[in-house]
Amino acid sequence: MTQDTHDRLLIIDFGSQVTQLIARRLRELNVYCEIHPYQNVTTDFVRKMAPKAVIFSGGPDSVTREGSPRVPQEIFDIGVPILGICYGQQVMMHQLGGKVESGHGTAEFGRAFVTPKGQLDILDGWFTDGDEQVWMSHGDHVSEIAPGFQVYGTSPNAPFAITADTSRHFYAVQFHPEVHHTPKGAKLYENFVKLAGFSGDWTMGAYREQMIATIREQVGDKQVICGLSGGVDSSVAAILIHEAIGDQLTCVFVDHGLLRKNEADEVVGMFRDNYNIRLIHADESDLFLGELEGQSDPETKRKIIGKLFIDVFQKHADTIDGAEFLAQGTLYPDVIESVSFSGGPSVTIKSHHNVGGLPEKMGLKLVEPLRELFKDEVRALGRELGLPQSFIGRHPFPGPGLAIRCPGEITREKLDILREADAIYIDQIRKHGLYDDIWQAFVAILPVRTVGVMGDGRTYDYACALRAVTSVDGMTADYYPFSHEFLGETATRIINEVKGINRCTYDITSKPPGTIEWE
Ligand SMILES: Nc1ncnc2c1ncn2[C@@H]1O[C@H](COP(=O)(O)OP(=O)(O)OP(=O)(O)O)[C@@H](O)[C@H]1O
Ligand SMILES: O=c1[nH]c(=O)c2[nH+]cn([C@@H]3O[C@H](COP(=O)(O)O)[C@@H](O)[C@H]3O)c2[nH]1
Ligand SMILES: NC(=O)CC[C@H](N)C(=O)O
Ligand SMILES: [Mg+2]
Repeated sequence: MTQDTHDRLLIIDFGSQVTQLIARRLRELNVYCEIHPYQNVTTDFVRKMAPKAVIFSGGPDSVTREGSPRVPQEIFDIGVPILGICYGQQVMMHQLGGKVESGHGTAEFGRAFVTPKGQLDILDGWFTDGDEQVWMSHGDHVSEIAPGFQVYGTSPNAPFAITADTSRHFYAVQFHPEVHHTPKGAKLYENFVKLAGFSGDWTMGAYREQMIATIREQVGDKQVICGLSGGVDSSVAAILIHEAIGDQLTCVFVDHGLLRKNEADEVVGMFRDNYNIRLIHADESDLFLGELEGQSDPETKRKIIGKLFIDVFQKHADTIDGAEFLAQGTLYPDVIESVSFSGGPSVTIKSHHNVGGLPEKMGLKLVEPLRELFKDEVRALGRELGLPQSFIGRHPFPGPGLAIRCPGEITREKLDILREADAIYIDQIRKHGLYDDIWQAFVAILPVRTVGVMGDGRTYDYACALRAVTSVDGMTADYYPFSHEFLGETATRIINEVKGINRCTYDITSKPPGTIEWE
């Protein structure tokens, strides 16, 4: 999807779990970049794309293994700056005449400290207070640097932690500058793109224009059904697609019986009041709750919901002449947690209903204009599109809804209890002015009854857990530090006002090791 008007950077993906973070760091610098799996990067491809700089990502393979991934040798002759990271460093050294070895006790995982060895342009702003913390994750190591290269930084287990051939503007580092735990990593990217001559011309405005063109090209004169939940992602997707193809769009809001209190009315009302887009309100709660009856395994529940969503979309598509496409507000974290990206090594954590939970065979083709964005970028795009703050500021709500906040078997009784408790919790958060400080907050009803005493009588009711987290992109999260007063007041309200709950706990697990949802 190469576009012509912006400076371009090519990221060659060797399958690292954090390749997308490289793109993120670059987008923060308003640099346009594209990630392409190494298999697709031929000399011809590079010539056509004409990138102004190239980055080689990390990856799980070992350069020492015969048949392991390589870059086309000609890439070193096109005369643009190249940055190699971890596997990317190793492949660069190997292909340019250096040596990489496995083993010998030189593995490093996690925090490491690099000591400088001389001045280097991409390290401008580094080492101001001595050694610099970086994040390492490697078993192999470079044992001999390629001709023309020099060492600019060492760590205890990586004598070649930072290497460069400044005359050709080739840089190769063993650590991962894209992750949070390399605190000066963003600065390294900034220096790199500056010396490569990027003007920082890539903005959400530019993304919007590019996506509109892409959607028009993909859809042609066909019709599109868009799964609209009222969440930030699908709202932004719908508005963007509407801008691209106008009347060829029909939104379908599915009430699967797993929504929060009053949600269906609010979403449909909010959308109809603000936008002139065709919207179908599909009440399918009997279908979903019927199929979920008796199911307690989280992945099974997710897959059932994913399939039913598609069945419902298909049913409505069948009533519209020329409806060939299904649009969804899928984001990059949905993808990375569900499936392995471009042949990479990422493990399936949970099958997000809109990606890993999709049925294998589908009649509709997907339109997913946000598939490579993170949540905060989608919010920025939403602002760019002029969406009201009431859409943009909403906490995320997962497609499977209350199903994954009701661990184990779902019953209508539990869902009703959960809806009431959740409404009180969110009301408390709003009343205390905390809604916008929190990334996401909800109640989970636990599959356990506990004994209580209320009004001198014995109770034997459900326990619930309150969850509230801070996060930037949903990939990592921390629990929100409520005051004890807030927690006490909220627990009292829930237990007093909701029949069926007699115990309330606060979940203080971060992500990782927990996930945000309970299933
Ligand atoms: N109730 C629903 N009706 C129709 N489509 C839905 C529904 N719930 C989810 N979807 C589809 O699945 C996609 C993924 O859901 P997800 O919850 O991640 O995104 P969202 O609801 O758009 O935004 P948010 O993350 O803010 O909740 C949505 O973008 C939408 O296309
Ligand atoms: O649309 C969705 N379909 C899903 O199947 C799904 N599972 C989790 N989530 C949301 O994703 C973010 C990260 O969630 P986890 O830490 O629980 O994986 C959080 O914001 C979750 O609410 C989902 N969203
Ligand atoms: N994170 C990486 O890129 C690892 C590179 C290579 N697989 C190693 O273990 O050294
Ligand atoms: Mg949602």
